[in-house]
Amino acid sequence: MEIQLYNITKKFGGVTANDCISLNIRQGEVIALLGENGAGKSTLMKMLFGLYPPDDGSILVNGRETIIDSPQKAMSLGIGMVFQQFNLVPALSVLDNLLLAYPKPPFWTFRRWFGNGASLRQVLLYLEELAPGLAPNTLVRDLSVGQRQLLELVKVLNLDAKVLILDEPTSVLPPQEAERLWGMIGKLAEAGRSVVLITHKMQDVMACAHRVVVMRAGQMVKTLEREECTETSLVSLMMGDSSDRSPIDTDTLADFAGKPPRISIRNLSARQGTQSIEDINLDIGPGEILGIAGISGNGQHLLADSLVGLTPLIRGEVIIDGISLHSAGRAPQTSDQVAYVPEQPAVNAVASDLSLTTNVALSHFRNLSFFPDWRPEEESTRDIIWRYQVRPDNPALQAGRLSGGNLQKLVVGRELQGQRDLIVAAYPTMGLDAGAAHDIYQALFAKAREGASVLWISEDLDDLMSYAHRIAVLQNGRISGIFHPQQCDRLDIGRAMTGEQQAPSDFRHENKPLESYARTA
Ligand SMILES: Nc1ncnc2c1ncn2[C@@H]1O[C@H](COP(=O)(O)OP(=O)(O)OP(=O)(O)O)[C@@H](O)[C@H]1O
Repeated sequence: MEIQLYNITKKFGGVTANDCISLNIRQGEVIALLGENGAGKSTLMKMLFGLYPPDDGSILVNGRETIIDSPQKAMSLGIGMVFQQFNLVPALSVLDNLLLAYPKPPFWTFRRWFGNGASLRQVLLYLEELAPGLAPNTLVRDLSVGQRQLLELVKVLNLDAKVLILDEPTSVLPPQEAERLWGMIGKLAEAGRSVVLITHKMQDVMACAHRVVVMRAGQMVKTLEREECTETSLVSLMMGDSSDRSPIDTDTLADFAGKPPRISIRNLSARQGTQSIEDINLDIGPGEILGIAGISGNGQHLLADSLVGLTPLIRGEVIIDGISLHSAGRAPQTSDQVAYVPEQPAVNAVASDLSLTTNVALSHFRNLSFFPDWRPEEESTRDIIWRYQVRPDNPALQAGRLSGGNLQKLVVGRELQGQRDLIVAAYPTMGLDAGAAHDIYQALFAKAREGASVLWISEDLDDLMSYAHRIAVLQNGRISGIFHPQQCDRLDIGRAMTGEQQAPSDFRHENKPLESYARTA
């Protein structure tokens, strides 16, 4: 199947999301669609999937001009899309969600009464390949973000799409799962399917793309064969002049030698569905960035939620500056001292129908008066917009109208505002282009220099090794190792992630003086 997008233009109010874009998608080809946040990648693909009509231009399917006015129409043509936001029913099992994805056969066919013809084996075929070991009767609410992402992909693969559009499919996948996905993409292309991969990750490009298309500010700036690409050339094509950012200031790291820990996590245990965390003991110094590594689904989400008071504790306590913030047996509570950037902020951290200003004000809504003065709120929203380069830069815009990356920047900006003692950041740079990720790291370090303790959950081991002071590995709900990045390599951490390495014996109570953690510059 061949697709030609010809002179496609799409505007949202004053924003030109796509400006006269032409692109051929050939059979058996993997195209990586690159561009900074808000460049217009998702909009272009959403038009191909029938979610938006183009304002101008046409789409040709196998040489014939075709109006794709709904996702149903797109799917009937063999075009499938996996979005950044998931479309799953959490209370149903993996298998139920897969079955729900099959379109209902029309009323005049016998298939309506005798099932859609797919055998259980067929329904589970791709699931077994992409997520071996994931039981089909597991409830979706108990899946990690990475597993949910794979499930979304399996739903589309099951529908036998000839052209697959994947929006940031590896942003939440740990390295092993990303590799498995690259392998699958390669196989799909060999079998004649086409894949458009919207991504910010150069590893994705190098691992499986045949051709790279770079967009910037709604325009297509370059198309390259993969062999012609280098990481530097792609970054400068994506970012234009704004690729010149000052290096991340890691030199002036807070010195926590001799100081008591700011955050003490004692014997923390909690449970949610089938997920649990057991006996977590960690101290985080003032100014320290403690990375949490682990394969997704090993308790990261629960750890973050229980630290910020969204989940009751079964055992244990969280102490900030010697004062108990949460403990078992007490109703969980949130605190202004604690900032939280949850995974999937579009679902977990914003009200998408409300304006950017209202969403920023939500972080301190308890302190707002009955008739709030919106001027200072708008002022601080403008400050976040300017600092993190959120686009479009309109505080009155509904948050749901921001691109995924720009929404992420807004949430990080909101959470890092003002005085914070503990910052819990789950995948804060997920879905961000290199420039925006750089700005977020810069902001986290600035907060650490002010004395905040940062617990940073990430699946990007390279980033953790580059920026965290220490890395704790979460495996099966327990800490399986704590590492100083200068004194270990990726393999040590990998072993702890898979449970090959046992926790050191002095591990249960990490009450060592903090100087033993100090980074050796
Ligand atoms: N439904 C919408 N209403 C208003 N503006 C929109 C809408 N969807 C997208 N936009 C705007 O169009 C521009 C392009 O957004 P798009 O989501 O296509 O970017 P993107 O390149 O996919 O970004 P990201 O990498 O952050 O996901 C952005 O400025 C965005 O705010």
